[in-house]
Amino acid sequence: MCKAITPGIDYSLYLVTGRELLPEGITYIESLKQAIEGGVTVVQVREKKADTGEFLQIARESKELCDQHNIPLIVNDRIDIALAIRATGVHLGQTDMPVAVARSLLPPDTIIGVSCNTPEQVEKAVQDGADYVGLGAVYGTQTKDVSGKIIGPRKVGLRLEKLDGTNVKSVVIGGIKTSNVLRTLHVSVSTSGRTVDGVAVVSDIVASKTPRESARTLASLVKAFKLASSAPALARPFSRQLSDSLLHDAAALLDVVRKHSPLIHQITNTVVTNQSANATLALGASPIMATSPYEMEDLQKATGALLINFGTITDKEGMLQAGKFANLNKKPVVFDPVGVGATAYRRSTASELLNTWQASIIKGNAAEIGALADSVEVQAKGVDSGGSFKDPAAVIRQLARKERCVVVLSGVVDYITNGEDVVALHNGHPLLGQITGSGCMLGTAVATFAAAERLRTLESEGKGADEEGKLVSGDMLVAAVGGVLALTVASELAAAREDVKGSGTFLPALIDELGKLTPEVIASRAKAEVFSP
Ligand SMILES: Nc1ncnc2c1ncn2[C@@H]1O[C@H](COP(=O)(O)OP(=O)(O)OP(=O)(O)O)[C@@H](O)[C@H]1O
Ligand SMILES: Cc1ncsc1CCO
Repeated sequence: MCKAITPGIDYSLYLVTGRELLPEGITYIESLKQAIEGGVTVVQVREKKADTGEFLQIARESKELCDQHNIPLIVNDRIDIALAIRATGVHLGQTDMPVAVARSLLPPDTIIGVSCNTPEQVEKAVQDGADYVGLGAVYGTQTKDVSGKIIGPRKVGLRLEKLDGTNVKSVVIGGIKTSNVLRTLHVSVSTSGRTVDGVAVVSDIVASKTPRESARTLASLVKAFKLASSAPALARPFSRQLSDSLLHDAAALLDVVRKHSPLIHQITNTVVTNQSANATLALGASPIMATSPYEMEDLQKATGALLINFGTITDKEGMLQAGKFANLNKKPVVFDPVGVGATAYRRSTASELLNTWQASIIKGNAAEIGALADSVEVQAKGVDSGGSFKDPAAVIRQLARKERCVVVLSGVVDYITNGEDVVALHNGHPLLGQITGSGCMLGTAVATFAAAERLRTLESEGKGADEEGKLVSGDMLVAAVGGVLALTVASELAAAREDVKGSGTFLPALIDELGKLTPEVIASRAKAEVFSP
């Protein structure tokens, strides 16, 4: 019997079937039954090769099973089959029946979904009266030829914007699996804060020998993400008055670094590898400067945080793998896109890296941040910056919202934002500008403090209920403030020493001062301003 389930479809875990993907030893119906038991919330029957009779038979069996579990069933493309089995809905591609014609043929209340690749297609689907849109292909997939149609997770938000002010629902589709689902959900947000309603999955469930477990894991991750993202965006309400406690908390992370000595994995450039490793040790953490892609899976289980600095890109595959496994292990990832504005190769590599993993913090000088923010205001001079922004707070806020992470803009004044509040730090010394790799060491210090902030959060709050749905624990804004202050305060102390005669003697003195630093000295010397929106 047809159940009245149309008003509130739960799109959280949307299974698209594909019999050609079934592994040996499991029937279509058994796989579907297990997937539903595992937590699939809506099923679309997709049969690209079957003739009408076979499609009808498969759709009928699927409908019977879905009805038993009160799960809505959607038919791909075929209005006649949807009508014949009284399906909950139909899903239409861009070259299938137009929405209006489908609507005129189907009973009222039938759900109609449309596959959309571009923002214009989303706009049109909304105008045509679609109930939901399938946005993709997010990643490459073996189940469909999507060449030229991969939008990447960071562009989903542009499509979601077209749903603002409507009640049209959305799912993302194309290569979504357990290993990337959290990251995909995290970054699939419009500027107005709209997130997707669910994820559509094919092979991760259908090709699985244990579809119940695959569906259970995916369903649990989507549920956990929804729970975590329904919490307030900021860990604490933020205001000018709070800047003292912010500075105190940030500085106190130095004690956490020294207590736990976290392993800081750094893929950095050949110019600074040694000095960055020594800066890590001086702060009290433990550096590992590994680059081979073959060890990233193991390494990310043991690390406290990951720094990816592509000053001399020779190991892109290692960078791709490291970030992916850091995300999977919920470790903070700090990205330093050195010289990204200088060459087309650096720009495309930054985009590839950011499409593969989620950065917790992006740090760069004005030229680097400008290049990522698509601003032409500040030009790159190789790895150096040729100026500063008129409104740095606006540029970094916009980038933080676009990339869904904390952004650090280095310069004479360092600016840090989580997309809302902006902290300006006025510490530092001109000698930092006269040694190579001071920005790289800044990235190292930020990664070290990010590891400490994650440990502090896990230690004080334990694995909270929303832990599973987060990419990383802790307030990365506090971590970034702590890391920047550690390096810049140490630079002031080093520059004031009598034995420092210039940039040559400054570098070893800086390492010494990093080693002698205390949270009290950091907090007492911090010169900060906070701008709230
Ligand atoms: N003139 C200055 N006065 C105070 N602090 C400075 C000055 N120049 C640089 N710094 C500090 O040095 C750190 C590195 O910032 P900078 O913007 O120079 O990095 P960068 O251009 O990426 O450096 P590099 O490419 O050498 O690694 C920042 O914390 C910044 O505050
Ligand atoms: C000089 C230089 N060239 C590539 S990376 C690097 C270190 C400072 O960014």
